[in-house]
Amino acid sequence: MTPERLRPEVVLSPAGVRAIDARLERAGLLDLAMEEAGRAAADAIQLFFPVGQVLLLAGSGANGGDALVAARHLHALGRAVTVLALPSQHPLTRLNRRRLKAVGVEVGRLSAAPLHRALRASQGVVDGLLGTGFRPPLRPALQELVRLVNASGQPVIALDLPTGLDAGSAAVTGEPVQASVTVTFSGMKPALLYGPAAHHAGQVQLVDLRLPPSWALAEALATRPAAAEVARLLPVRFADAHKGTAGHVWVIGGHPGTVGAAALAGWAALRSGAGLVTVHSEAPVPLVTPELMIRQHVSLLEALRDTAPASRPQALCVGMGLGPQAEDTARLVLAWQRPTVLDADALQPSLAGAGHAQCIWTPHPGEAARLLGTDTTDVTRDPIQAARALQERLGGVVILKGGPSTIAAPDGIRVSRGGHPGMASAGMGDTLSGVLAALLGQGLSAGEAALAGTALHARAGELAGQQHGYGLSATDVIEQLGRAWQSLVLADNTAPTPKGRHNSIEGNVTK
Ligand SMILES: NC(=O)C1=CN([C@@H]2O[C@H](COP(=O)(O)OP(=O)(O)OC[C@H]3O[C@@H](n4cnc5c(N)ncnc54)[C@H](O)[C@@H]3O)[C@@H](O)[C@H]2O)[C@H](O)CC1
Repeated sequence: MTPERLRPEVVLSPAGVRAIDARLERAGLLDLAMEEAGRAAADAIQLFFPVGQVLLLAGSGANGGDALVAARHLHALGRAVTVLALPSQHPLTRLNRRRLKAVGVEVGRLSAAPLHRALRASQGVVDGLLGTGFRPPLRPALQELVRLVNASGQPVIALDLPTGLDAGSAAVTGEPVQASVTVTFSGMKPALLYGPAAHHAGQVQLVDLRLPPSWALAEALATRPAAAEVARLLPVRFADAHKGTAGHVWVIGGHPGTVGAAALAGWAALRSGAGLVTVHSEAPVPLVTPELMIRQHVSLLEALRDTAPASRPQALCVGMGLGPQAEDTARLVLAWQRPTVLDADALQPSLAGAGHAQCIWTPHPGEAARLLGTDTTDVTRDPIQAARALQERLGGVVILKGGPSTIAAPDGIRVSRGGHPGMASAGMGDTLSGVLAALLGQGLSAGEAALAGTALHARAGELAGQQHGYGLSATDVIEQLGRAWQSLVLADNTAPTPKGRHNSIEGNVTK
């Protein structure tokens, strides 16, 4: 295991990076941090641009300093480098400019004409113009340089983040650098995780500078758990497990025209290990798999009101295609204080405050905007803040769905990993609800189920995506849930398997 895997990956705002830099400065370590960042950047450049002339562009701040350090390491490795820089303002950037000169590398003045010439003579560009110190909008002189870089068609490696992206925001103003690779330092930045900003970053490589882990954690907006961390949350069964111990899930959804939503949730719950699944609806829900139990009611609300506490299930999911009675239904089952997933039509602003510790709300950005009384662009500009606001308003745990999903729980925010762009299709949310309810029914807390469920769903999407590409459907994802579970478990090579238990939902074998 690499040392990085022992600590959670953090997501940092520009203010968080400034706070870390201030601590590094006080400890006399900022110079070493820049050296480490620049050296890691040089290693990445060697990997991605193994041959040819490299053009390094250095801005006036510490981001420019990283580029100058990288140039020195590349020169030491025998690479041909051209370095163009703006006047250095940061003391360490000035220092590294002197160090570069001292080893015989000339630094040219960066402006449009020399950039134009240098772009024609090089095979790859390193963008060290602006990092977390950027305040939008880009000043016109710098915007012109960025346009020249983009128009050159040269592959670009951005240091920390592409110039012109505001590290803390998913929104884009002006024309940022279009990178093919971004090497980012200390932690991920929201702009590298969420679109449309993230579309400019290309492949992102995180370099954990060797800081005390508590420094980065103290400033983290969110953490991003590794697949192995999530795998440890998946339920593990004893060999004598039976359907009664694997949880009974109720799916409450379906309305004429949208009955498939409830069926998908039920099927996904079965494929995620639920022992029994019953779909309750007033509409005729299709029996997509014979193991599903379907209960059609004349009045759903009356049937639920008449359910004695002893007959209530281990977990519920409510709202998928449920239609106009979703709000009353959700209110009724929330009062049961059972583990509950609320999705789609059950995501009503009037339910604010009705949540409890065992419930999970699963809005997409449009639903999140409605719940918050704002518009979708506000949500997508800052999904971490939106998820936090939703959790405070609704209670329980919130999964703000997207690529990536953002999970807000009372103990903090997590950003999920993985998934596939083909998952942007109908029924994926219903599928996730079923997965989550199954995990709740198998005894996971709301926070655990949210983390493990989003990971399982995302991994199943990746596997289905390998087969179906953008044409993948929710049923393809459901069919991959078993393999996804196995692949998550395999990712966790540190987990002990207790005697008499097995960490697979396939079979029932004593190890
Ligand atoms: N702990 C770490 O992660 C470390 C990161 N490092 C690198 O440091 C930069 C942040 O450096 P900073 O000096 O704070 O800011 P920048 O270099 O990004 O930019 C400052 C520079 O930019 C000018 N500027 C700001 N806004 C605009 C604008 N709209 N148009 C034009 N110019 C603008 C401003 O005037 C300043 O001159 C981080 O990204 C990492 O790359 C450290 O090297 C090590 C520790």
